[in-house]
Amino acid sequence: MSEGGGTVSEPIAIEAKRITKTYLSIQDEIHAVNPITFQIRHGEFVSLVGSSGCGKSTILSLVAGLIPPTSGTLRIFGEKVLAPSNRLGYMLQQDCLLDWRTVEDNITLGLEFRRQKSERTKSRARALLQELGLGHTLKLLPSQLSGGMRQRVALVRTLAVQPDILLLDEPFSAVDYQNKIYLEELLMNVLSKRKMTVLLVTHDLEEALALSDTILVMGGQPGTIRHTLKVPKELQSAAPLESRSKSSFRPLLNDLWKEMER
Ligand SMILES: Nc1ncnc2c1ncn2[C@@H]1O[C@H](COP(=O)(O)OP(=O)(O)OP(=O)(O)O)[C@@H](O)[C@H]1O
Repeated sequence: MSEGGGTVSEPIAIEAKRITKTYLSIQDEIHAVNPITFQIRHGEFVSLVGSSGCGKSTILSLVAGLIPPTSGTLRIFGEKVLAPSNRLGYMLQQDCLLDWRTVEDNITLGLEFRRQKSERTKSRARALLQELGLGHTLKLLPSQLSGGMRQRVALVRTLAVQPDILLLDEPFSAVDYQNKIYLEELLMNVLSKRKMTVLLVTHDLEEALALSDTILVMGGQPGTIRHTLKVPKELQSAAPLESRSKSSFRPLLNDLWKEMER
């Protein structure tokens, strides 16, 4: 995976070598992921798609260092993943905003956790909020925001720590179509200005095709990577909405559906 946003001259941001994951409980063993190997170069946007339960979120948790692999190795910029890395930002489907804190205090939460909260980092977070069209919400509480606005605040909070790698688990699936496209456009706009490696889990094949350089189609239980799709340059370089209207978009979407059904 190197011809997309992350060119071959870029360092390898995420490297998984034959990783597996088995969850153990008192009664049971659940084999979530069979040996999986992939490399993602810095600056590349990769999506993981596949049927429910094939291990997509497990892969994200492994890369995030939240759980250890059962076997195999995972590296972030060459360093073995042993714990959550400061170089990562993680965003989920739920916005996870703290309802008793203002928007300003929510977007600086990650900085606080990392002991990076200073006037400089706070003003950077505020500028990002402004860039995403929410400058006026600084002193509001999350309960005073719409669902789409809350998700934008969550995106700012994730980006405020200036991660090199962005892990996104269905980040836009809880909002309506119009807000989804808007959030996608905002994300791609930020990425065009700040180089980040993105690993996105999504059920939405259109979203994967409109945003990614590469799509990994997973399947099976335990899950494996069944197919790798390199998204053509003409789609990669187009904005998310524009990409959806290109003539090559629908046939590729159909191909992806077929791969999912195999
Ligand atoms: N903490 C856990 N303990 C035990 N089993 C788990 C745990 N997390 C996930 N699993 C199991 O691992 C398998 C893969 O789950 P995972 O959530 O990674 O799949 P997914 O592809 O992200 O699913 P979905 O698309 O439905 O969100 C499933 O069988 C699930 O039940």
